Amino acid sequence: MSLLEVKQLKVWDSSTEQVLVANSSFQLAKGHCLAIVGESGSGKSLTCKAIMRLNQAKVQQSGSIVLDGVDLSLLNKRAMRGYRGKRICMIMQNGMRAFNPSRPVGAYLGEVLARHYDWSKEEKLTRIGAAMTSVGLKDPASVMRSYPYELSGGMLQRVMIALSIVMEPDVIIADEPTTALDAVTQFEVMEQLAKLRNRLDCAMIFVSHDLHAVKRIANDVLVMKDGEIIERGTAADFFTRARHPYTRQLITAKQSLSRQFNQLMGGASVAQG
Ligand SMILES: Nc1ncnc2c1ncn2[C@@H]1O[C@H](COP(=O)(O)OP(=O)(O)OP(=O)(O)O)[C@@H](O)[C@H]1O
Repeated sequence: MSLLEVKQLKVWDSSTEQVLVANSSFQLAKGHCLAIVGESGSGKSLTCKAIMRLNQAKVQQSGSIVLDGVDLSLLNKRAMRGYRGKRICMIMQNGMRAFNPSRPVGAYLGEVLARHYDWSKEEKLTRIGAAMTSVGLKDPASVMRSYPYELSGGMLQRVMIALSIVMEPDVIIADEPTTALDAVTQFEVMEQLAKLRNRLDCAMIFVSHDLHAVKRIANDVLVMKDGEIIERGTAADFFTRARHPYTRQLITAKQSLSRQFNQLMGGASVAQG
């Protein structure tokens, strides 16, 4: 049975009436990871933000978003805040934008946790500190004292993953969580995301341009183009039996990039990813 069911989601810019996501329907089963891939501007982020109901006011949406039997699109703002962060967490592309720039990281995390739990300050610190250590942040106290601009992109992504560990959501939406990172940090953050899934057994929507990462973590894949879902299926089918020419082009482009990279690195073998 699906945990999250998005039905006939339409997203449009009310100032221009331009339709940005046409008519998306998809499901996410408990414990599964659904990857959303597609070129820039195809509507991946707007889809994720529509689920969280976090799009700007001028960006409107219709359709239903049913999480565990509750249609999130019918909730009032207060009730939605109870779901956001607790039942659905979002790990964003740019850690710097996800945090309040004028507050130390620890103060911001404390406020988020206070919205959902009545833990004492000590309990919050203990839980978030343990989660930070588990994702490889060696000095949680110093991280919590820091302002977002004092931490690297990789550290901020780890802080968001640590917050998800404490929140134990049903669904994690990771919107290009590694795009802004260097290759080594991308790898490390992907490892932490994979561990997070195993640890929480939560469902995940994983938006990425990185098809290696998709192969590593996703069970199912949706391909978006110009605001529409043009292909869907299991990850295995996506890599071996894609039907749409655009999907095949995405996969071929990735293989060709891998080949060029290997040649540049002087490797004789060709990674087909
Ligand atoms: N706030 C907004 N108002 C109007 N149009 C928007 C808004 N945000 C995004 N769009 C437009 O909607 C389309 C889809 O944007 P979206 O951010 O969902 O793309 P994306 O697939 O996530 O791209 P990327 O991979 O670059 O993040 C784009 O044409 C974009 O210009």
